[in-house]
Amino acid sequence: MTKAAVFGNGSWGTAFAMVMADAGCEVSLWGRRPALADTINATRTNPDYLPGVELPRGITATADAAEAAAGADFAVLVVPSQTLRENLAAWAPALGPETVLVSLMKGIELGTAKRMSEVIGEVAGVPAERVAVLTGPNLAREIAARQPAAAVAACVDESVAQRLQAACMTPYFRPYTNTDVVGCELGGAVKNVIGLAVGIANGMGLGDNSKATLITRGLAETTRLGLAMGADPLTFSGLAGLGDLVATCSSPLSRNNTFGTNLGRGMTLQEAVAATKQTAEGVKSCESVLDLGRRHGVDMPITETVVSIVHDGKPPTVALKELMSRSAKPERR
Ligand SMILES: NC(=O)C1=CN([C@@H]2O[C@H](COP(=O)(O)OP(=O)(O)OC[C@H]3O[C@@H](n4cnc5c(N)ncnc54)[C@H](O)[C@@H]3O)[C@@H](O)[C@H]2O)C=CC1
Ligand SMILES: O=C(CO)COP(=O)(O)O
Repeated sequence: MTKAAVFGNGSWGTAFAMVMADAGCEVSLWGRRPALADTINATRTNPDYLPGVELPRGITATADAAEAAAGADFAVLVVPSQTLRENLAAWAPALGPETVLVSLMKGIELGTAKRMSEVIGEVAGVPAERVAVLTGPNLAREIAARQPAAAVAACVDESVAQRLQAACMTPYFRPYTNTDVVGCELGGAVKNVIGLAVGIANGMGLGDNSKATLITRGLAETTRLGLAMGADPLTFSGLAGLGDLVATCSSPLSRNNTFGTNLGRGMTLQEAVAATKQTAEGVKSCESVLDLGRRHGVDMPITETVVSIVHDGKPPTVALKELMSRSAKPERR
């Protein structure tokens, strides 16, 4: 039987543990608080992150990383992106030499502008063939309700992507394989920033033309960055690109979208942070995505606008006027 260790028992870690258990895996779900692990085992629910959802029998919760990692075929990493480096340094010694490390995170590291798979390779000292990414339009609450959705299992080694695909395929969860890890990770990280932008527009009372413009031009700047970094541009019209962007930008379940809406309605950054219970990756990653764009000489005007609103306190109305008064350009260049 395939064994998975899921490191992170928040919304997506718990929902994905359900998917793997439903796919027939034996799943160990790690979280840093022993009391929550005990509650999950005793009640078969995770009241802090997925209240009211019954967890399958195949999941066992623990706060002991070595216990979770023992014999794992897959170590699924799903904590906030900015905490990965420190956490993984503690978990790595417990992982076996054959364990495939799978990133479910959608952020870029602040300071280094590294993708999560790069941080994993560096900290755990594993080659790219042992690092995979699982991404796509997968809002945790909908997956936990077993609503049908597709995803992408990506690895530079296609046979590893296929093993991951088999380990999480269920009647309601349909992963496709891809070998474009760079494109898949960029799609997931940049869509959070565009989700913030669309949320801000929503909070300002703007309509669907404005939101469709942000989504489409957001995808254009994601693709520009991807091309500069050697990604396959077709990845961005797939589930890891357009698919995830549409889910995040249209759903009130999206934390990034909701965070943006709160800012657009006039909340300060501090007020919006206080109103957000779970991880909205784009809030931190908008700065590292902009950093990544600059390192590759790529113009990312929407990302720049989001950073100016979120971190420089620029009023959304002023930022919008500036965005709309940029010089005229061809649609493709
Ligand atoms: N929630 C969703 O629908 C989806 C989330 N993701 C990505 O999954 C990642 C995790 O997000 P969620 O599970 O939604 O977040 P969450 O906020 O629901 O849960 C985060 C988990 O990490 C733990 N955590 C926080 N700081 C920590 C630290 N310093 N050390 C160890 N553990 C820590 C929390 O206790 C919690 O268990 C993010 O990168 C997000 O972009 C990806 C797809 C869907
Ligand atoms: O990545 C997600 C859906 O695929 C979840 O989006 P949020 O992190 O904005 O909730």
